[in-house]
Amino acid sequence: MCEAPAPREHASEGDGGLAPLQRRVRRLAAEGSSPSAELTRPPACACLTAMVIVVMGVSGAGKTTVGQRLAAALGARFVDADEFHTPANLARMAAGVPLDEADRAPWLHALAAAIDGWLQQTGDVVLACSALRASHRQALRRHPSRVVFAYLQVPADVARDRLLARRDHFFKADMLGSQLETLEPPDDALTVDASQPVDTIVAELVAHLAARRTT
Ligand SMILES: Nc1ncnc2c1ncn2[C@@H]1O[C@H](COP(=O)(O)OP(=O)(O)OP(=O)(O)O)[C@@H](O)[C@H]1O
Ligand SMILES: O=C(O)[C@H](O)[C@@H](O)[C@H](O)[C@H](O)CO
Repeated sequence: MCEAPAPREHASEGDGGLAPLQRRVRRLAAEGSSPSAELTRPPACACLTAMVIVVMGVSGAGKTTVGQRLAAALGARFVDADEFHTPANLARMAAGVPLDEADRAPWLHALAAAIDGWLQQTGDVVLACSALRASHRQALRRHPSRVVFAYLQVPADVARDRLLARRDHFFKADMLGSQLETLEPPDDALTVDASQPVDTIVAELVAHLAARRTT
């Protein structure tokens, strides 16, 4: 049986959501561990059917919100890819500097290693991860059919309004432009209109995934 995910630390008032993530990443580094090592557990059994569902899209698309709800609906574990960023990357984004491809390389590497581990387990994982470029998705597609991308397609103005209204998160609305410039929309992902209510999005994704499993 798979272990339940470690609860995500909650942001305290006014810290922009960055401090808990930074603390967690630093603690793991001091212990000689890494987020990927912590989140990757040994194989539970030989029946390797676990799926990794990557909920992707620009900031404000709703990856975390939808991902958590989708994981609950599927009885899967939820993981936020932000936990795999280096402290330097988190600090950069918190200072309003978008990541470049060199910044993303170690992050994608750690995520790919974690996905390899999850694919050796029995339980499904829902990963909230921007995965903006085709090359990012290629790095994460560690199995041709058991890694599935669910693209939350959202109009820029909807994402911007959500980010402006969001409190206590290190990633601010003024970086949405760079996300939109970086985005290479996938043509092979389950795609949903992310401007819909969360319940509707989750129901659509559950139906898509169920149909996929039976075909
Ligand atoms: N379908 C939705 N309808 C209305 N509000 C939503 C919806 N999805 C997300 N939100 C709200 O929009 C804000 C951004 O959502 P969320 O943090 O899940 O986005 P994200 O894609 O994970 O962003 P980031 O990449 O910056 O972490 C949150 O305040 C959330 O409550
Ligand atoms: O590829 C990237 O630029 C990053 O992953 C960002 O997307 C942030 O981490 C995320 O949006 C904040 O949660």
